[in-house]
Amino acid sequence: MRSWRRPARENGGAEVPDPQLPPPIGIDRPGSFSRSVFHERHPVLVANLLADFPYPPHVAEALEALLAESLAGDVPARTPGGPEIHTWHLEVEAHAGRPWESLPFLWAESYFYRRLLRAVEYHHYDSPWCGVDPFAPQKHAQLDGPELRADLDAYAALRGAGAADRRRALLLAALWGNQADLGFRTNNPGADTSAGDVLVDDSEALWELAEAPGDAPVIVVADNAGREITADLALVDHLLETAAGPVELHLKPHPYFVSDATGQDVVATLAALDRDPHQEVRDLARRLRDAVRMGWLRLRTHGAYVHPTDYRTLPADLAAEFAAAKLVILKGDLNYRRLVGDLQWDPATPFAEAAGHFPGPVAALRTAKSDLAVGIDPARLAKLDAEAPDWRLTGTRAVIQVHA
Ligand SMILES: O=P(O)(O)OC[C@H]1O[C@](O)(CO)[C@@H](O)[C@@H]1O
Repeated sequence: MRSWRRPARENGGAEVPDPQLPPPIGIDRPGSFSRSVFHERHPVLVANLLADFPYPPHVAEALEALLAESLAGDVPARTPGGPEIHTWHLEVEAHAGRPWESLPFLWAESYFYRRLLRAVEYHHYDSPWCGVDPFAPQKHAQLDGPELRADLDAYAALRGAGAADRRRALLLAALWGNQADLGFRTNNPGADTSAGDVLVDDSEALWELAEAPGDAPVIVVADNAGREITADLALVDHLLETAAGPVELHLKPHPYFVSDATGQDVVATLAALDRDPHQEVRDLARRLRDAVRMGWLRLRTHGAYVHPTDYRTLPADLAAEFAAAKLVILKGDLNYRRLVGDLQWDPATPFAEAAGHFPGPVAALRTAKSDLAVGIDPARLAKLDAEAPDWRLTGTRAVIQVHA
């Protein structure tokens, strides 16, 4: 088996095979989940955008053209404008002329969102649509929705819980909060959002690392806005209390993959917490704001979070930050794909083998929502495959995996 790795910065963008790694997950296989993201999910996504905003004809046409191109066309040579243009020049140079369906899933999805932001003029300073988050209506609906209300009722009810139960509840809320991703719901509105099975639970190792003495930060790399970032903020609040050093919450620099959380989403979430009837919830918002003001909680972002690459090709500055952290907690499916590589791994491959390249101690909190799996016990795997063949996709199985 061969994999195509692109240390684009070192070799001018050309792809080189890495014989050590399995091949990437592609979008070419009929009936595969990754292909369905393009052929089933994206048409709904574009229809939702056109319903949510009164985009002028040229924007609507650009969105429709992007959709058509991504289903049956080739990657054009032109680099889509926006931030980090140099990185994208190299990336596009390495893929231009290829049929979309021959692209690796991770690269194709990331490029699709770059093009989508271009189509809606998100980065055009001279457009009235500049800075208008195309996914804001969907994100806000979740912030005002009954499920978040129920989550916050449950949070407030933790007031009487013992320390160990509270800690466990906050970790599981952050884990299963990842189920609520809006991209996942795009063509799956009835998705089950109750908790399911935790297939691997390294939570004791996670706490040992997070609560170790020392001033190094714990970094939480966020995933989605709405219910997930709310649960993540509650976990961050807990870490601020129990971890000896500061906590960093890493966010996306701009909208991405429908519901990924940006700084704007954190501000909107804090405002939603302020409106909650429970004093405990309003206190949570107040503590978080104070922590940001005092520098104990650092909100951070980095261009790498929207690059089409995995964490094997981290920019040196972010790699150094990860290396210096006590623990990096990566939330969600996309961060997991970037961590282990969006590759056709044998699911029994030890997590340490797939994630061992990461520059520091790392914990993944992931509900499975794509074909990728690693670190699954073979006996458990056989049972899962027999009893629920779609277990990798439904968001009802999760892992807490740690490598130190
Ligand atoms: O929000 P998460 O947990 O990162 O999941 C996003 C997942 O949804 C998908 O974008 C599919 O739409 C997957 O490609 C991706 O892994």
